[in-house]
Amino acid sequence: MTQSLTIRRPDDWHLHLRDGAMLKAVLPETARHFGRAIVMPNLVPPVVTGDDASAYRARIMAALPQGMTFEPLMTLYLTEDTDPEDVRKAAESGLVTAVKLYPAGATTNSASGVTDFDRVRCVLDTMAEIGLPLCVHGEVTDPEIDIFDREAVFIERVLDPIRTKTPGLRVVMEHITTAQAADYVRAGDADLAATITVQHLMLDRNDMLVGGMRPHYYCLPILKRRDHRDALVSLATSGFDRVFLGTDSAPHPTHRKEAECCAAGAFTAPIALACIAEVFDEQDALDTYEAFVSLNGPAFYRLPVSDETLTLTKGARVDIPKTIAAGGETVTVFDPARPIHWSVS
Ligand SMILES: NC(=O)N[C@@H](CC(=O)O)C(=O)O
Ligand SMILES: [Zn+2]
Ligand SMILES: [Zn+2]
Repeated sequence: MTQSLTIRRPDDWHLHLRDGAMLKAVLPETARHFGRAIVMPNLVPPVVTGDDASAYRARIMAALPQGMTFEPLMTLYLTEDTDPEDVRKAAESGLVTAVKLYPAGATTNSASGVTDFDRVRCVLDTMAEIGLPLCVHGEVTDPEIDIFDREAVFIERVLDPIRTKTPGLRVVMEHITTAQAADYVRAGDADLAATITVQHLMLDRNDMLVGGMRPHYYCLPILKRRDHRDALVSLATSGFDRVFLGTDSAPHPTHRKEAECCAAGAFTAPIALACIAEVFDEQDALDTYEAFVSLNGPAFYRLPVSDETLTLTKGARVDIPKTIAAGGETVTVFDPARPIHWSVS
């Protein structure tokens, strides 16, 4: 029996597009389905100023294939030298939609991130004043803290104090992975939201580590135990309005993943919407799918929902490409580790 689902065109509220040949290769995979995406600024060197964002936006638009429509929502990479007035100008002109906070050393290309949170206080105050959201990679980098605890400890030691010291700051907890984060966002006020990725809704750490180590499942924050995944699935499918899809699709060349020291990130863009439909279908929660992928994000970011629609259909098991080509290299596509029956028509 075929089943179909027509929804407002979705957006991706956390996406890595990279640059150059990689940008050219991965952009169509997102633009084919998603109308807009929050584009992460962790290039090398990072997108720090309004001028950087404007130049990067132009490169993205130049890489967009003819006939595709897509709006990149630009972000600035917060550093201890960020100028609050540059942020204000970039936000007020509509050039940027958010600022991204990486604790220094927390993840891929985060070396220029923040070490001393008091040094960015003026920027955060300005953002609170103008209502510009802060997207947060929420993990502490303290070597004493176990990698599986880094998100929960961040909430307690860093995020909650920041929110208390800067009332009115609008915060998106990016790619949440724990029951603690799910509880924290639920308990928060209208200024707090969270994104969840495809892999954190589908997999737990056993999928990555049992029976051999699977580098394509290595991403940050790292996959957690099954009960955390269950907490995320229940939050995402509940219809709760301050949680939405941020795929965190993060392409790396296959040889950088299948390496002695594997780069963090999973490339999910080509199959993200199908995978999320499968998860919601398994939970008998297709009635809340549109809210998660198309409605809650625009509501939090105070943007209109799309006036286009997209239809997904359920049928026989779909074939998922193993890789896509990027310049002279390949990027391995996320393997959902179960049959997928949904596809975008
Ligand atoms: N999620 C990841 O594991 N990697 C991201 C960075 C990030 O979002 O933390 C990347 O840029 O590759
Ligand atoms: Zn991150
Ligand atoms: Zn990311």
